Amino acid sequence: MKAGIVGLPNVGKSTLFNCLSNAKAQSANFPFCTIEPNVGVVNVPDPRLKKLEELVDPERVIPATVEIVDIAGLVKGASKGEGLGNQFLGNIRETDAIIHVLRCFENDNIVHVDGSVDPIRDKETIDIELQLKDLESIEKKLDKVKRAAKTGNKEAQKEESVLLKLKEGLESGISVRAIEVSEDDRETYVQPLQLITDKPVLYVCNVDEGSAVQGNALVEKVKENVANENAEVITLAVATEADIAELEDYEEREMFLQDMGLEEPGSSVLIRAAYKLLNQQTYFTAGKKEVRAWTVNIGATAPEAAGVIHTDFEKGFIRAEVIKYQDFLDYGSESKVREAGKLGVEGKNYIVKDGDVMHFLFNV
Ligand SMILES: Nc1ncnc2c1ncn2[C@@H]1O[C@H](COP(=O)(O)OP(=O)(O)OP(=O)(O)O)[C@@H](O)[C@H]1O
Repeated sequence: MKAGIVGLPNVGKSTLFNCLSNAKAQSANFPFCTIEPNVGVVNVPDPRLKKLEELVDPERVIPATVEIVDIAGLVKGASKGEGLGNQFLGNIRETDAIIHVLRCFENDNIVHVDGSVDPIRDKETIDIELQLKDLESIEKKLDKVKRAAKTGNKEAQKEESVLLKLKEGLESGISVRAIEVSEDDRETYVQPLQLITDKPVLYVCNVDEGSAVQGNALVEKVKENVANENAEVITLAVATEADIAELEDYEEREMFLQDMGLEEPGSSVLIRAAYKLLNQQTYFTAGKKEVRAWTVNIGATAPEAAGVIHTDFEKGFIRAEVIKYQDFLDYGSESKVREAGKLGVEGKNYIVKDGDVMHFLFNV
């Protein structure tokens, strides 16, 4: 699963990517410095892992991860191939969710491609390019479907009506995710198209250091503007976060954060939000050898969860022993949970819950 960072040139994407990932992207006060898309794998910060570590005292701890892709500056006209438009849009198509960075900081030394700081205009510029690209995909599809619909094919006629609805919405500037389509139609006709504006989105308002906690007037504008999108908005002082991420010393970092009035780095908040955006949840395995967080889709069954570890676990699944995270904490160990009769024995229809501590029994 991966999330792509998008935004206009020079709004702070590479700086954000840098502080999220160990893979260093280039960052400079110059539009188009990110030519190749950069991919980084980021640990998902989870305080529950620390607690489990304290209780189990394992040899190693392995957190869940999310893949982040830094997608270089989209510009006006990208859908028509401006800048490196088409290449960027292709990269976005391969992601599962979008992190949209909006410049909400004033700084005369940092060039804005459109001459002034205006996150609402910037958002629209990007949205329009993405919508135009989707429109292109829909028109291509419509061409084919129309022909079949004309022959009286009922299925094709239904598909045509859904596609026309999407086309109409996009033409009036609405992203696919916000166009009303029934759950069934969405699954049958919309999802296979992998449209860019159908991907879940998270907005990151990039602010100056002083606005990291309270935000500023530009952030308020963004929040107002996206209120009907059901999307999360996060305020982050990206440049400061990058400085903090570079500090080697843990205590120094903590002090820096305290000075800013933050309890934890904003990047941690962002990674968790991205993880949630990807419709993911975590279950744990906790043994002496390792305590580990595993990622599964929300709604996954026990065998599917087992399959994340190894396909054999899924194929030969017999049952799962499940301990609620809170029970593990309250009783302090697997054996105590077992003694207390709190260990659940679950079959293949069990739906995994976030935070379950699981042990799978299987034969191969
Ligand atoms: N919150 C902020 N306050 C002040 N300066 C910032 C902030 N965030 C980023 N910058 C600065 O803005 C400049 C552009 O940032 P960056 O290179 O990350 O942009 P970008 O969106 O990746 O651009 P491109 O798409 O052209 O690669 C850098 O000099 C960076 O340090």
